[in-house]
Amino acid sequence: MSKYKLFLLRHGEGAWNKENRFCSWVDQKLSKDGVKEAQDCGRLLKEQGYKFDLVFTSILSRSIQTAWLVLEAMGQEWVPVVKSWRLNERHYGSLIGLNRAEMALQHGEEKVKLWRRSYDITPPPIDESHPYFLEIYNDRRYTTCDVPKENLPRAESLKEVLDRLLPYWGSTVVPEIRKGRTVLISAHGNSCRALLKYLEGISDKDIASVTLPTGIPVLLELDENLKPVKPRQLLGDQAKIQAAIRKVEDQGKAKPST
Ligand SMILES: O=C(O)[C@@H](CO)OP(=O)(O)O
Repeated sequence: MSKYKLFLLRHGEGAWNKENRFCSWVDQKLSKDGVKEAQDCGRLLKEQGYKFDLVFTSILSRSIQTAWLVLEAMGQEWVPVVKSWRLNERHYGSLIGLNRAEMALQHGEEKVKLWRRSYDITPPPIDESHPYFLEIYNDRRYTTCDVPKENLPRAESLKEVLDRLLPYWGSTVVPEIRKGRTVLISAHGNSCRALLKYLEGISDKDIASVTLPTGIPVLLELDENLKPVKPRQLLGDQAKIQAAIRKVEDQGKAKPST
């Protein structure tokens, strides 16, 4: 029997989703379309009568901005928002900033698919010569984490995302859900995939074919042990959702940038 409702949300489109670059820990804001996606998501949730008690976000602006826009569109701006680096997007290491389609031309679509969607393949780590290294590691937000800056990741597989996310899920999110609070997690494509893999018990192989579109709320109905009682529901127009999923998948196809 369904006891709890949990909502996962991949932030609205960011500027680099449009440019097809691996964004990861670079702090891009939402694009104009991304702002609209977040507002539409909030309007849909309001229409369907949902009410949140607590929102969790990463410490990247695009997930925070999405949470604010959703709450504003729902008229629920007062709802507390709690942030943690443990919900950040996967750390894409040295791939950060690179164009996915160009990477597919250079290394092949299969390799890019493995980098993007496999469970336990870690991309090459970022080092100090990388153009975005200082922008990321000199940012004050990373002095506020529950691990010293030197121990923050330099690249992550999806498995490593789950390893850093699970302690936070268990210690901070689960107790709130158990108190009966309706929680929204406004995060990223891969941090949401990692959590879905864990909650739904998706195999290491099958997680490769799970893709989340931007700005579409995913509803999970959980039993008292926080196990899903039915398949996840992606809320909204199903044809548009399928088209949005295909768009994300196609980002990894080989084509020269224009
Ligand atoms: O750029 C990234 O960090 C993610 C999406 O947020 O990319 P991908 O879809 O390739 O995992």
